[in-house]
Amino acid sequence: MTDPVAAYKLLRRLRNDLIHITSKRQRALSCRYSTGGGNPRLIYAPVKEEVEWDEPRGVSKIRTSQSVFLEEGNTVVARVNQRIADITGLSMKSAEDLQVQNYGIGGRYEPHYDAEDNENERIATFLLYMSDVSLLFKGSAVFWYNLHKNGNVDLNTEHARCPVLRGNKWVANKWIHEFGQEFRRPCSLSYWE
Ligand SMILES: O=C(O)CCC(=O)C(=O)O
Ligand SMILES: [Fe+2]
Repeated sequence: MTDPVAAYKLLRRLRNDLIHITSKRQRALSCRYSTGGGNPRLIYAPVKEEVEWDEPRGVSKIRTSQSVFLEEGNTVVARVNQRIADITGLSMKSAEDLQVQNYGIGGRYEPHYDAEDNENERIATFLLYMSDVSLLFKGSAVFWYNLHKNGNVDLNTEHARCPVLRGNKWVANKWIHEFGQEFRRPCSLSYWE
């Protein structure tokens, strides 16, 4: 596992942000083992969770990767989807199929939001790394909510993939949608959350 504070500082520096980590923020950058609130499938093999970023932030959609959507009929794909459901606690019923992406040299994805003004919006993104990519290792994954609980797009979720300079990179992403999450991630009427 990477040191979350070091990773945070590096990411901030890459974005030319001022590095200002308060002790409260530092405590939020924690590392833990999670059983997803006692999910039987995760009790024997808890998931390592690392909070690396406390305020996600990041508009055109230009991507130079080759990609394919994998349908759930395949047992391996079904297992991966089940695992994502277990880890996130979200329903995969309205999610898009698992998408595998391969970026070659120069392959990139310009800054964008995953939420694209859909009626059934992409509430969250689960990104699996199938090769080592800078701070993230093969087998790890990143998860974030694209929407606030009040349904507004979290403008801090803008993100990009920097061009690949060496080797090539494999990832898979699961775009999870709002429908079916009503009781799993209840909405809020607050302007602030
Ligand atoms: O490949 C990446 O790191 C980014 C992919 C991405 O932004 C996406 O699939 O929505
Ligand atoms: Fe994205």
